[in-house]
Amino acid sequence: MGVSSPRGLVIAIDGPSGSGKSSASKGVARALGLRYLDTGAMYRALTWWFIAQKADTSDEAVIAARAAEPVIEVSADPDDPWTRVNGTDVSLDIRTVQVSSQVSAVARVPAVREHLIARQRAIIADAADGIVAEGRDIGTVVAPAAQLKVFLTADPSARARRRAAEISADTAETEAAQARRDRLDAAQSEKAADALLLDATDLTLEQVIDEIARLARERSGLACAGDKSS
Ligand SMILES: Nc1ncnc2c1ncn2[C@@H]1O[C@H](COP(=O)(O)OP(=O)(O)O)[C@@H](O)[C@H]1O
Ligand SMILES: Nc1ccn([C@H]2C[C@H](O)[C@@H](COP(=O)(O)OP(=O)(O)O)O2)c(=O)n1
Repeated sequence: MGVSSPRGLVIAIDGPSGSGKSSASKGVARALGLRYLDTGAMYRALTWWFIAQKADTSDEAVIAARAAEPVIEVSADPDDPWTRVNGTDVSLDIRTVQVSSQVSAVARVPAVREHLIARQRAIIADAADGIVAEGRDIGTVVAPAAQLKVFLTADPSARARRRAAEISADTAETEAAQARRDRLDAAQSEKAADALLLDATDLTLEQVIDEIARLARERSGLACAGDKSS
């Protein structure tokens, strides 16, 4: 898999579940006039499709053989994010507990990663004015040449509390599911050596967005096309 050379600014935001990647990435993309890529939504969409096909998501051979079958599309507009599988909008369906509990098993299959990472690199290369891409391996694998890499974290209890509030779930159950997913995702969730560690435990979402946008402006020498902040 070759690494494309995007013309615009590429910001990589990685980190564990519930650390605020999606919210922060959309906010930064809006603030700087950049596109947005939610790579987790692509792994979730593929998992949703396998479940709909009644496939056994723990069967690595089946998952590898059929990984490229469905057409998965994601919006790159931070104001209108959606996910489609074979033309059907699955934006809400991919957020269920059923998908969340099986997505790590699908995402760890090498053929799945190879297929989706190629798609992610193409989307990033297409974003002429720049893009904020978020996931687990953006800074290390998908876009190692990104001009700014942030590894966003927060205490497990803060992450679980925020996620539970978002989906109206029990905090203890959410934290247990989160710990399981942290463990299963660990192999592809490493912080890039040149990523900045940002701990959002005691920061508001607005503070996180402001800090990443500030770092991006600093890195790009205020060269962001379409910067909406001034
Ligand atoms: N710094 C923060 N302070 C308070 N709540 C936050 C913060 N960052 C994110 N959130 C909330 O936490 C939840 C999870 O955030 P999300 O962006 O979906 O995380 P991730 O993409 O890393 O899983 C959302 O409801 C979001 O609004
Ligand atoms: N670049 C990525 C993004 C997500 N994944 C996997 C690991 C995660 O458990 C699932 C879902 O990712 P997603 O970012 O939607 O999960 P959270 O919103 O952080 O809970 O996909 C991955 O392996 N690599």
